[in-house]
Amino acid sequence: MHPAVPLLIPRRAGATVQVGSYTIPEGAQILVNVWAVGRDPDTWKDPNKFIPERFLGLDIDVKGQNFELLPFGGGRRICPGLPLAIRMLHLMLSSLLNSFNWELEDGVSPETMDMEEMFGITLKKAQPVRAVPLPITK
Ligand code: HEM
Repeated sequence: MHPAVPLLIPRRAGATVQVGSYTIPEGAQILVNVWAVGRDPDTWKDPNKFIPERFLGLDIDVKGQNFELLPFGGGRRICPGLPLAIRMLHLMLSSLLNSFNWELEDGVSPETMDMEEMFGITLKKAQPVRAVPLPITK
């Protein structure tokens, strides 16, 4: 839903090709809008809702083979950090969750959190998440 690089790295057509009803001339610069692909209601039910369980038991993965979901891009310019990122994300997130209790600042709740994005080469939250780590009391 919130891809880190919403338009991927620009490509250039090596030859003139026909894609559906469009002719892409040789040399044209191509931007692949994976932000829009990940929110396509023809593919994703309630695409704007945060439903991580939607991926359970799904054959679609993030490794560039399924064009419905391309957070790391695909093809010869696919993110070379993918294997590292996939390992580190689980490790870092689970360490943080395991070591602290977490609270959002200023009474913000997950339901009211501002999820607006700031568009750019990389996608950022318009308002940063301010999460407060609290000691775990037994
Ligand atoms: C969750 C973490 C990450 C995400 C979501 C991500 C996403 C992406 C995406 C979408 C691209 C463009 C791919 C394309 O155009 O097809 C990219 C390129 C790239 N990423 Fe990552 N990345 C992540 C982590 C990393 C890490 C950990 C490294 C390095 C250790 C890395 C290094 C690179 C490099 C060098 C490129 C440019 C590749 C090229 O131009 O051929 N990335 N990344």
